[in-house]
Formats: sequence, C-alpha cells, structure tokens
Amino acid sequence: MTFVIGPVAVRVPASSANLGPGFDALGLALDLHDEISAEVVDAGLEIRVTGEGRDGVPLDETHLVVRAMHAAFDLLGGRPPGLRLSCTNAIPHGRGLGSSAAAIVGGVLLARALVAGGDELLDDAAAFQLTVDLEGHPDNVAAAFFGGLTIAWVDGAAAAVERLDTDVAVTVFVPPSAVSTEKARGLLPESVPHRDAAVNAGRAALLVAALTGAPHRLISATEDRLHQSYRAEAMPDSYKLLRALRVEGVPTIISGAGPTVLAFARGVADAAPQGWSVHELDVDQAGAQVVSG
Ligand SMILES: Nc1ncnc2c1ncn2[C@@H]1O[C@H](COP(=O)(O)OP(=O)(O)OP(=O)(O)O)[C@@H](O)[C@H]1O
Ligand SMILES: N[C@@H](CCO)C(=O)O
Repeated sequence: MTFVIGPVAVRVPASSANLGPGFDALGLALDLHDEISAEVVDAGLEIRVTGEGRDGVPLDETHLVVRAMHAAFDLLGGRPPGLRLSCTNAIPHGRGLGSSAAAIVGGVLLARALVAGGDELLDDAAAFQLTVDLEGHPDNVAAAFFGGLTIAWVDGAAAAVERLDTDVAVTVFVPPSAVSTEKARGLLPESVPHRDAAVNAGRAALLVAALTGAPHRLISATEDRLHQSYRAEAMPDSYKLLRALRVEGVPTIISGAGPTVLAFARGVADAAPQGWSVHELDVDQAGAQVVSG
C-alpha cells in the first residue's frame, strides 16, 4: 500500500443521540464542528490540540483520533512510519454532543484519505462499521458520519443506518461540567417495565414523523421512559431544566448521555442556568467531510 503524505483535513459535526425515546438508535447531526488535519511524517507522533479538550486529552497513542486512525490503518493494510495531527475542537467533551463519535469518525476518514485508493479499500459501509465497533453503539457515529437525522441499528454485529432529511432548529444548553457516557450508561437498569418499553416504541416512531413533517407532535414525540429519569441523579440540574421547559410546552430532551439539554425550539436561551453556555444550532446536512487532501 502507498501512503498519501498529506496533509488531509476532515470536518466532523457534533451530534445529539437518543433525542428522547430513540435510545441508542436516533441521531441528529448539528452545525458545530471539529476540524482535524493529519499528515504522514518519517517517524513519531506529534499532536496539537486547540479548543475543547486541549487541557484534558492525552497527546500520545491513546488519543482517541489516533486510536481510530490506527484501527483504520490496520484494516487498510498497515500503519505509516509517523503521524502529525492538528485538532481544532469546537465540540465540548463529555457533554452529550458526540465528541467521541466525532473523534472516531474523523480519525477513520483521515486514515482512509491518507492511503492511496483508500476509498476502495475501505468503503463507506466498512468505515461506518469500524466507527460503530470503536464507539460501541451506533447512534452518534451514524449522525456524525452521514449528517441529518439518522436511525441506526446493529443486526448481530453488522451496523446499518437510514438517513433522513430534517431542518429542525434546536437550542442546546451545555453545563460547565462533564458526565462521561460510561458513567451515564452505568446508571441504566438491566430491565424496564413492559409498559415503559411500549411507550418508547410508540414515541420513537412518532418522533421520526415529527422531525420529518409533523413538528406539532414534537412534545408527545420526545417523551422518554428508558433512560433520562434513571440518569437524573448524575445530572440533577439538567433534569430540572428539562422538566421546566417541558412544563412550558417546549419539546426538550437530554442530549445523548447528557448532561446537555436540547430543546427543539428557538427563543428559549433565557432559560439557561448561570454558568451554562447556550448554542442555537441548525442541523448539519452534510455529515463528515474530507475538506482537503
Ligand atoms: N476530539 C477528541 N480528541 C481526543 N479525545 C476525545 C475527543 N473527543 C472526545 N474524546 C474522548 O472522549 C471522551 C468523551 O467521550 P464521552 O463518550 O464520555 O462523551 P461525548 O462523546 O462527548 O458525549 P455523548 O457520547 O454522550 O454524546 C473525552 O473525555 C475524551 O477522552
Ligand atoms: N445512546 C448513547 C449516547 C451517548 O453516547 C447513550 O445514551 O448512552
């Protein structure tokens, strides 16, 4: 195999998973992006990070983008002698906005772009499968990879995705501290009452309709009984804001594993607790894009 020296760059969107009832299935790509560039060098590993995570992420082979790149290089046929990486991050870490998915999707697409003929050696289906294997569940990586509204699932071990168009406008309320996905998943029960599962199945179906043409259904469609209340103890202020907005009739959910709160509305920024940041965002329609090479 032959490496492209580069640099190559990729732009990857943030994503909100679950969207209320669609646990581990629904994803929405958001107009907030990380940009990562990479080039092949003679030896070693050099990582430069600006923006989100600059004081927290490791600058060695355990860096998530590097781990994803190495996994992709291994599938493509071999690793380059050395790598130089530059990350400009806008997606906050550990907040439920798909930072890990963006890092994984970005890393896989960068590695593919750094190999001559990479697109044929690792097509989109195989690249998507790798991102799901690395992330462990498909919802965020599906939206980050393909943009728009995504329904993703895993059949046996095989990941699949259906992408839909939506132009819903959202407001995200981002608290100052993180809750890791690992911790939030640890709060979920092994089993749930049948009636709760039934409510979620109906609302998840309704949510797809609401986001693709029936927005007046959003308040009913965003009800969840499978994860948000179980995780409230790890993010009490987020849960309080969620309840307050919903009581006002604003369709609101916990984004991904939290603690970010997402409202399918504009003009609600004033509801933000002190110290939180607020972003009014549109849907990213393009998904991850290799922007130079
Ligand atoms: N751009 C990045 N570069 C390096 N590491 C990253 C990057 N983004 C995320 N990570 C790693 O992933 C961790 C955050 O992943 P986690 O799954 O807990 O949260 P999230 O992906 O932001 O939220 P969610 O999965 O709920 O949307 C960070 O603490 C960091 O270790
Ligand atoms: N579906 C995932 C999204 C976070 O990665 C969860 O809620 O745990």
